[in-house]
Amino acid sequence: MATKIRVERLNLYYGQEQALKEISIEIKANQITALIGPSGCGKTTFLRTLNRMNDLIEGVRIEGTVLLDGEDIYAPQVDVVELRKRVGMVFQRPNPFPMSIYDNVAFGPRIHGLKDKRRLDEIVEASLRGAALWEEVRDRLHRSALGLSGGQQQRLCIARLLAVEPEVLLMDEPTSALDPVSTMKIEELLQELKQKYTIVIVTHNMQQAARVSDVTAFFLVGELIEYGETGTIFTRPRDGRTEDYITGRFG
Ligand SMILES: Nc1ncnc2c1ncn2[C@@H]1O[C@H](COP(=O)(O)OP(=O)(O)OP(=O)(O)O)[C@@H](O)[C@H]1O
Repeated sequence: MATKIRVERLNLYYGQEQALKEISIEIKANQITALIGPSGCGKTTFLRTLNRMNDLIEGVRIEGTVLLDGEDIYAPQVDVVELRKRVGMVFQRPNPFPMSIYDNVAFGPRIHGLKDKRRLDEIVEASLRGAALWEEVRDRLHRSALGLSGGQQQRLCIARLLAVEPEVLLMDEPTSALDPVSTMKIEELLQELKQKYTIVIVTHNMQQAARVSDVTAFFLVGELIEYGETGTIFTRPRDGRTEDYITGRFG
């Protein structure tokens, strides 16, 4: 598998507090990488360094490199809007815009200047199909997205991302607000999406990490303790702290 993202000796500080310490990791294309670890260990912070979402927070300082297809995303000439199109994000709580299902998905392409109705129709359908939502909403595309269930709303948010043709999908606990059936649908969807995209997912749920991911990375107080093939991390971790965490001794 090709390396999609290479992180080298990444440090991140919120003011005086160091939240990430010397993180180095390679994230492979067309794989699902799960980030696990106890609350406050830096999973979300790390995820957000991959598309420069932390730039929006005052007082954040970042050292080290993050290479996307070999190019430094923190280089001065990088267009952050373009970067966030290539590396999109899904949040813990589904956050559809208060507009129709169709307009939610067409939003990104329209922002990027697309006006052609037929082309927009095609993109909306393909994106909703890609997010396994088309069959459920094809008859109510022009109704409010806020009328969908939580699980449908989360798949709509995924469709909204797919519409701008990203390469990497960052997901911050995307199922934590969902019921078990909706969670299962998203997990199945992830297996399809990884054929085309590189996926990095933060999850509190270790069964979920074990079920869906190819690679698991274990974080503890700002450090990446170890990462590797998910089966190995869950059965033969190298570090005692990983073992303590996955066997439920803390966290
Ligand atoms: N905007 C912020 N300003 C200051 N400190 C922050 C900020 N966001 C996070 N932190 C701190 O950085 C550390 C890592 O937080 P982060 O949210 O990345 O952890 P996490 O592993 O994702 O936690 P959780 O699983 O609870 O979401 C914590 O000590 C947190 O208090």
